[in-house]
Amino acid sequence: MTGPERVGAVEGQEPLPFPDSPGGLPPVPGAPVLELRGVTVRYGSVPALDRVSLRMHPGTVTCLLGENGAGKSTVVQVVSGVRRHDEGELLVDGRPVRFRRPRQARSRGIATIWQDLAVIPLMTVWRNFWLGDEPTRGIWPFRRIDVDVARDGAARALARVGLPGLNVNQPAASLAPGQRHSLAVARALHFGAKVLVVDEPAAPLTVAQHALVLRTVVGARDAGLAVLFVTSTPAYAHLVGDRFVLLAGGRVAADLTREDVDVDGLTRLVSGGEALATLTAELRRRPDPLVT
Ligand SMILES: Nc1ncnc2c1ncn2[C@@H]1O[C@H](COP(=O)(O)OP(=O)(O)OP(=O)(O)O)[C@@H](O)[C@H]1O
Repeated sequence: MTGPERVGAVEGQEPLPFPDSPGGLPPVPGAPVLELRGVTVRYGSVPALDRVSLRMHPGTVTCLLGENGAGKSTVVQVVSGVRRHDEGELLVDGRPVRFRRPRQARSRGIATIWQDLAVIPLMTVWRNFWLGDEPTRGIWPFRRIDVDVARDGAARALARVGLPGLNVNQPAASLAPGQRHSLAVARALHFGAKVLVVDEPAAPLTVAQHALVLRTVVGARDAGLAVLFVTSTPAYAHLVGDRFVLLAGGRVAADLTREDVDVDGLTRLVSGGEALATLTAELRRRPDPLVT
């Protein structure tokens, strides 16, 4: 991966504009690039997320940890525009947003690598790269995809994320998982993402597969993106994370920096997360015994 440069321009084409800030307003100086403030999501009367807050800054990795059912996927769905939150605020560059569909999240610079690394299998790699945003030539009604420019642009974007010489005319189904990861990162960078959400597969991964996910996380961080790394494996989170947000029962049970916790401590916290969340909730309810 190269530096913070955006892989935006394709020769012969106007570079795509970077996503505007919400409402066309400039970012609030010093504000997190993405923030959840007291976000609650309910399925029926049961909260999947209960007043969850987290803040993410460029060039940092925030790890979202927790056991099954803790609420990690629901956070991913909210920030990716797949699910709307019921209460609280979601802010991009310090400005409140309310996504109604995934496209809106993407246009605000939030790219998500889903657990299943979804591609359209029978489409070529270059078509999967552009997915509806292909460079075109000619004017309406004769406007059509500029295939050479599109192929070349995809190949160059992929080369910059470590896949030089990849045959972009092959069907995406033939890509190895690592190459699919790189395709997702190349798209995210090309389309001006500021935030990359990496949702680690729930199924057990081999060490090589973990290494691939970690490389994606570190590569995106080094390119200046804020990364939300969703994982249930504290040991891997600790390798790359700057901040560790532990969810349990839909609540933030702990929010720690690398200075606060070593890998053993983090492992203990994740496995005891549910008990910690119950204790936190109890303490919230009780009046402070030291205050008379
Ligand atoms: N569509 C749904 N309908 C009802 N309840 C749901 C739905 N999706 C999730 N939930 C509930 O919301 C809570 C949080 O689920 P979520 O999938 O976000 O957790 P998770 O931490 O991502 O778990 P996993 O690691 O198993 O994916 C769980 O109690 C879950 O049962």
